[in-house]
Amino acid sequence: MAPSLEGVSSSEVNLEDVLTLANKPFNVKLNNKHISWNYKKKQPFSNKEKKNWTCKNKVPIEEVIAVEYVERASKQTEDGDMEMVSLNSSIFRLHIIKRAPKYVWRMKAVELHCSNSAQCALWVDTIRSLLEKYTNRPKSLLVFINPYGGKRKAKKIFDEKVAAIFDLAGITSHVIITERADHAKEYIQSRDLNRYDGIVCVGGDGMFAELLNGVINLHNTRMRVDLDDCNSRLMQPPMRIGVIPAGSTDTVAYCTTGINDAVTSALHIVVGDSMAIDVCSVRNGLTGKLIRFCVSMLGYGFYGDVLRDSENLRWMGPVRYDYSGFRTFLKNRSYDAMISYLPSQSLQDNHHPGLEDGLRCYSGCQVCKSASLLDLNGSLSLDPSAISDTACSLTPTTPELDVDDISVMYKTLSTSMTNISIASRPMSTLSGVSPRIRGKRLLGSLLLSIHFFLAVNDTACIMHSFCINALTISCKCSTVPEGVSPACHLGDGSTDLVLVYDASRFNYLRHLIRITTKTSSQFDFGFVDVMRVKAFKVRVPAQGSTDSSQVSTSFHRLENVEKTTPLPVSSWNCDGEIIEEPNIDVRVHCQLVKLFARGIESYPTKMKQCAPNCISCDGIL
Ligand SMILES: Nc1ncnc2c1ncn2[C@@H]1O[C@H](COP(=O)(O)OP(=O)(O)OP(=O)(O)O)[C@@H](O)[C@H]1O
Repeated sequence: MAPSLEGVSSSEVNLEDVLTLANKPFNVKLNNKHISWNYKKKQPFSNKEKKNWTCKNKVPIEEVIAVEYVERASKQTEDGDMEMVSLNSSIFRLHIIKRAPKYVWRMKAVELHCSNSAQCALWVDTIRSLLEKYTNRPKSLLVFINPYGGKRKAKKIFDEKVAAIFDLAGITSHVIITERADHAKEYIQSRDLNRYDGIVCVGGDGMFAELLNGVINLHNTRMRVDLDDCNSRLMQPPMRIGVIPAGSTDTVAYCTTGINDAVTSALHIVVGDSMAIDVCSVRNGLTGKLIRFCVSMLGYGFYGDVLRDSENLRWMGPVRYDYSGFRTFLKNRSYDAMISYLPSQSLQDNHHPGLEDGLRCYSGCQVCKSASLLDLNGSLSLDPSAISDTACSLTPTTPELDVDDISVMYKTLSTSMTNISIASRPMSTLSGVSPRIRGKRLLGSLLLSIHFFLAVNDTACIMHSFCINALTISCKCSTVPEGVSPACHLGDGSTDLVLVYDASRFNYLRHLIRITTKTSSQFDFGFVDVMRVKAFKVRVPAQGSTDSSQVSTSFHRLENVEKTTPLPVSSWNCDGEIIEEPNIDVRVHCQLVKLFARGIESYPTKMKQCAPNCISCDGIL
């Protein structure tokens, strides 16, 4: 049958033909959005064949990875030898995305036979022109491979699983094997990257953070944005970043694709997925200078100590985190800190990190969409004087305020701040103001008895566990399937601040167990508070001081309960990197960086999938 094309260049493509697939005639249709293939006759298959047929047979154009001619490259000569020949092909192969359970993506191939080479060429050209016109796919990528990340298999993963997919999709990649920490960041900041459509790292979260910092620094420096000025509005770099998971935790891959699977991530890159995620700027609280950007987790106390301990045990591989986690847990250190924060506006009724049925962030999330609109409107109406005028009346129900002049905001809010003891008043009862809280170092009598019971000979009895965690993404990983803050959003312009204070080992263990299992909420404890914030500040007593009032004159009214022992100071775990300065100012920048991802797709856990022996494609699940 002659092909019926109504103009590739016009807005509506419409191609329909009877082509052969697995020796059966199929009605194959192509338009701007989909390609589909269906049985030509009503019952062309035996019952056994039908059982093996579970393909949906309708694929969105953006999920066609590539289309290629199937060359008949050899032909038998008269003497019976095989001779290599070049023929005009009448067969083309469509490479498409197939979804497997647990958010895994795989490639499948469908081979369609045309009646002649002209018909085949028309199909191939039309599909290619649609891919060109309706997708935003990278053609050239800069790839950094960290040979020392995770189980040290990054190079192998790239060579064996990713390179072939990039080749098939026609992507050229310039590969650099990193030689030291910060190699990638320095490279990005010193080269002209205009010829690349994106930057990819093959490694873990630390490697991703390095790329992210390099890309934001480069773009904003070029745009003459003063990064050390906390009032600067940062610009979104045009470059998308991809991450092929090959690290120890791979939380960025988990949170943006649903799984840490190299092939899945490579496929998200080749189909040109794009989404923007929030980034936190972390500044030195004393000098105001930018320290670095953070995208996943910022943790003081427990997670800071785990990282510091695990850095010396890198030779152990990913298991070092479990080992150091256990050691740190046994130490059960407590730290003093004071926090002030700027609450985030509730974008929807159940937009709260502490709600079990809180809105989860999935691909196409409405909360993130509306946050980006609010952020855009905020930037249009930016007026620092307006901010200082309205800041005092800030409540969760007031219209969104732009926090570009965050210093003005804090200054104004300080008039209404209240010093509170977190043990005596749950944070959830506070609304509308930005309170300072302080870990109470004296235990209640009940907690004391539990401590005594658990740690019989620990005479010091300093087992207060006070940690501050800020989760800008949910921080899922293989051991924390739901994430440290399960309802966290990728692009809502806020971070989930989790405060754990005065917890005994027993209680902290209960909290940790709930984080790693799906039983019940890890926030549902009296010693845990969680809030969604746009910015926060942390101040700690000077190291070695015995008086926490030295932190700031404005905090002088806080009581110091242990004046005889020097107050210990922890460090920050910022995306797996140590920040020594404990006094920091953190601010969330809504959707600052674009990734080759679409967010976790929401589909039934028991999905119908293509059988391995599917006859409409060569199943390779
Ligand atoms: N060649 C290298 N030698 C030593 N360190 C490197 C090298 N290349 C990169 N790095 C550094 O290694 C750090 C950790 O790497 P990466 O994040 O890939 O692995 P990981 O820490 O095992 O995984 P995760 O961060 O997911 O837990 C990064 O911060 C990066 O700066």
